[in-house]
Amino acid sequence: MEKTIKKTVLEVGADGVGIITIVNPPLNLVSVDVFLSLKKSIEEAVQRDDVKALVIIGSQNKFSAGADVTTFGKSQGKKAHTELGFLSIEFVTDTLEAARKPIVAAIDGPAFGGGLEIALACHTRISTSAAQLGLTELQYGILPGLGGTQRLPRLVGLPKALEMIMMSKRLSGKDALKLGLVDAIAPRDKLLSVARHWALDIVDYRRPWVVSLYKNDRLEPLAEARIILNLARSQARERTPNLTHPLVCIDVIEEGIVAGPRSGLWKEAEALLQLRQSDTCKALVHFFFAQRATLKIPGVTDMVLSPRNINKVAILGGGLMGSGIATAFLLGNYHVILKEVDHHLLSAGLDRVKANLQSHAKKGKITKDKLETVLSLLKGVLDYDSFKDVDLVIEAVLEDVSLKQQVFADLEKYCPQHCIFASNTSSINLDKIGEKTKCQNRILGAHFFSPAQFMPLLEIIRTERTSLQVLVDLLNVSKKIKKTAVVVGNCTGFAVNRMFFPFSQAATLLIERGADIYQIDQAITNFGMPMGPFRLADLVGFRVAIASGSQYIEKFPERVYKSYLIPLMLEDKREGQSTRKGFYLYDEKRKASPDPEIVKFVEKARIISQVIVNPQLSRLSAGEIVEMLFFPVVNEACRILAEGVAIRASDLDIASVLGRGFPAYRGGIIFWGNFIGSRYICSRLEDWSKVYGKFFEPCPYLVEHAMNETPLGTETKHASRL
Ligand SMILES: C[C@H](O)CC(=O)SCCNC(=O)CCNC(=O)[C@H](O)C(C)(C)COP(=O)(O)OP(=O)(O)OC[C@H]1O[C@@H](n2cnc3c(N)ncnc32)[C@H](O)[C@@H]1OP(=O)(O)O
Repeated sequence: MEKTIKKTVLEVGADGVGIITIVNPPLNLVSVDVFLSLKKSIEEAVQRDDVKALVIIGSQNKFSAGADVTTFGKSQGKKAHTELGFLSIEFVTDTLEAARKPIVAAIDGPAFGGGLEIALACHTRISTSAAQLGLTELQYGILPGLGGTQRLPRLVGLPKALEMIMMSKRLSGKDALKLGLVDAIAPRDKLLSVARHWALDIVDYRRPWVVSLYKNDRLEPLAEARIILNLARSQARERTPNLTHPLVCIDVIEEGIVAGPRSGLWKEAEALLQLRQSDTCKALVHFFFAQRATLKIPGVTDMVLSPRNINKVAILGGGLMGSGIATAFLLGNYHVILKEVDHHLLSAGLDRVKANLQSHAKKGKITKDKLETVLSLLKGVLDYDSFKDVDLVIEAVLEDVSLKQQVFADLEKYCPQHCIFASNTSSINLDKIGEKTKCQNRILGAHFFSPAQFMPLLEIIRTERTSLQVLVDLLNVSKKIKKTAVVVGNCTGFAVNRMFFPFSQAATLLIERGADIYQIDQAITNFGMPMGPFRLADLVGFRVAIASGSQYIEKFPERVYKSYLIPLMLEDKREGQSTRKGFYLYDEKRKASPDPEIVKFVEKARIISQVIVNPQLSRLSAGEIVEMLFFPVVNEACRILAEGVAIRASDLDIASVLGRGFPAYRGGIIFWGNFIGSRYICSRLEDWSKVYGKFFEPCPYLVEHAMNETPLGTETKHASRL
């Protein structure tokens, strides 16, 4: 017997309006079954004499979150309903949009991707003000594939449509109304009745019957459109030079404008078919689910623990990190105390926070009123007197173990019993930091990334003694300050910095043996990193680089590559960008240019290290540079997995992308490692370790996976509380 899968429900009211409800909870994703059912419902309604008009709505106040992205990258089979153009042309255009009865979309909750594209083909859109609308497809390496590339520009004009599509921008119903993407706003409890009346008004010619695909009044003339499209092309090339799907999408939009929307629809359908099989699409879909997975921490988020209220937060240290963290908390509407050790440092710290917030206001990210409100939540102090009702302290003082130990011992004296103590250390073991306290169950790491007000990652480090309640509390805080939290175990460098310390070490090892600094940085930026290892060292500053490097030298002496290059440069008063001299020279606008004098430091370092220069290294290809810098990172990530420091491999993917700028379209460090193949990575590391020593030696975890040819990170471990 044939299985009937009913995903839409048609109900006809006494007023002659047929209500089609999409029922595929929780998000009413539009699977092929949903489309087939929707098609059937529309065809039935069009045939019925008692139906004058239609309204499409989603069950449970959610219109539709679009297509099921898990199906991308998989074979589509040869079923008739997945044939090219079936969904977009035969269904959305020739059945829905061309229906002989008007159809109104009633939108609440999400209307993304294919969900919004159904709504775009309806003859009117009514939404709630809180509804969320967006063509988010580019975020998954594809393009809007159900006519979105053709209809959106015709509804809102080309510049706005390009902005929405290129940035996968999500709009509220209120903002969508301003653009003309929706026609009216209704409160949730009146949404259906407003949509019903609107549909009947169309029947009675009191409202226009708009077919978006052929709407021309918002579309720019061809010559102007071409200029706008070319500008979008150059912006896409600049923003994401390694990605082709944004350019394909622009071509498809152009096709519709030049050759007509139907031709655009065919080109769109062909492009979707290609793109959904691409490696970029697979990587970006992985990234989407990996980010969602960070919210689920076995043994923590599945326990019945509710987060406690955190109202007042204290930040110790008003330097670059401390002021950035304070800014992030203020933007999350927390009361913030910023503590410094003297008046001069305090006023500098407070000024930094104010400047950060003002820059947010200038960019339109917060209103002037919000700026005032947020500033009123900030207080600067020089002592611990006002710490008696603080709920959370984040320490961001210098990376000095004894200083941090003293600070934590003081905190224990002045703060209430429930107060959480978090350290923003980037590499010091938390057990050491808390050694002089009796409240180790309240201590954990809250590692922010600079600039903390922008960087989306928060690495939360739990120790063996951190209580579950404290962890749950900080996870909740991270949501409120809009950070993606990755929970890891306690060890030197934790997950992010530990994974990446071999990256800069490999770079120095190579230049000491003959490779070129600027060639390495270029190869790494071409790969998709925001900057190369030497430009990054300049930005971070050499003092910080040496302080954190010493932690690895102490903890992993057998495999650390010890270079004298940075200490030599420091001796010559080069500290990186802050002194306008590092591996690069910096002008007053912080523009970097290569420094010919750098050779002299490299030669000195070579002499001290007694290394043999290999002329072949000066001719390394970009691909070889990428391998020699990133395979050691994959290797260290494998050690982190083997030790159970990370809960799952995909957390390291998220950490590498959101904390270090590893390109999301490569899926993250482990995903990329699996794409390259553990066998190949392992064999290259083995080869290099024979020439350059233990630094490159593959770890047992990597060797085992290479031998068994199993993907890295397939086994699940609970984050250890080492
Ligand atoms: C052909 C077309 O042109 C192509 C497309 O339509 S591309 C798809 C476009 N759609 C999107 O971008 C929407 C993506 N989803 C979201 O942003 C968010 O899920 C949301 C804002 C809609 C809802 O958020 P929230 O209420 O917090 O629910 P959330 O926990 O994220 O989702 C519930 C479950 O659905 C899954 N899910 C969400 N959207 C999904 C999608 N488009 N495909 C597959 N699974 C999806 C989530 O992973 C989660 O799974 P889990 O319960 O196993 O963890």
